[in-house]
Amino acid sequence: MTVVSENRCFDGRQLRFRHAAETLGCDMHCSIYLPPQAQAGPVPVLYWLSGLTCTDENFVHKAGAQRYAAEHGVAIVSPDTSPRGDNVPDDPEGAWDFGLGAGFYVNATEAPWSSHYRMYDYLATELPALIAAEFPVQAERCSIFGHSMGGHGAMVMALRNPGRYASVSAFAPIVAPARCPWGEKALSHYLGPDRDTWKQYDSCELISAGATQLPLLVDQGEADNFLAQQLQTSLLEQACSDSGFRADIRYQPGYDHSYFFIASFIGTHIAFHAQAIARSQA
Ligand SMILES: N[C@@H](CCC(=O)N[C@@H](CS)C(=O)NCC(=O)O)C(=O)O
Repeated sequence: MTVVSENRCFDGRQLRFRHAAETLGCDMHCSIYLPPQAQAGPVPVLYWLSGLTCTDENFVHKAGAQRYAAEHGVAIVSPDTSPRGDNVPDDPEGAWDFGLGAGFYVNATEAPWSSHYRMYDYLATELPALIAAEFPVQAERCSIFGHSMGGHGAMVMALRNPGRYASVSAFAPIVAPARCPWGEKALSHYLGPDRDTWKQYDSCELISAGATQLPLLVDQGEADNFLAQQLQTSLLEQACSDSGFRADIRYQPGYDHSYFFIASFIGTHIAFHAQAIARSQA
């Protein structure tokens, strides 16, 4: 692991590092914010998963999360959104909604994607082990959140790994990738045409199949251009009410899909996770 940049921020440290990711077969960048409390001892850790077109840096530069992470004494890890490098295949048309910057947090099974696009395993296993080994974090005290494709990724990680995360939250998540154009494009390429294999990566399907309850918070902007066709938050509301899964799903009038929306509510989400982590230890 090589640290490529370090900036003091709210008395903590914003770091960016590069490492050889075995799971993905390429070098990856990843960012981590360490709050001032990390100087005295290990701190809980939040994982943030970003959306389409993002690298690890969009969140670091635009969400304004460091102030709240410092306040609550939590680290925030923000990984990249896909494998990277000249050897990694991309959308043949160069579209931004598939391939590089659009790994959808799955383990691809179809050629040519399967050799590098293994973001699920990277996030479930390799990255947390690296973070635990290299940084002052309490690896077992963690939560996960994300935006859009990353909101989908965060919910899938939490729903498929009961007991692993104290809580999960999402901004404008893709709640049912098996039923929206972005998801159908990505899953058909990464996983092939058998839609049964898509269900393990669809939050609505996982909740309908009886996923274990954990605290879930969702914020969705009402002026989000992607709401009607891609995000379809109402499908999550339906799956939760049909299954008796408790979720706090909030619509925020006037907010769009951008990081201006995320920055407006990031403090609430970090407080939500800090409280859930504190409660889970009590
Ligand atoms: N207008 C965007 C569409 C994709 C988009 O809205 N991406 C969201 C996540 S789904 C994002 O976070 N973009 C990067 C940013 O706003 O910094 C583009 O073409 O780059």
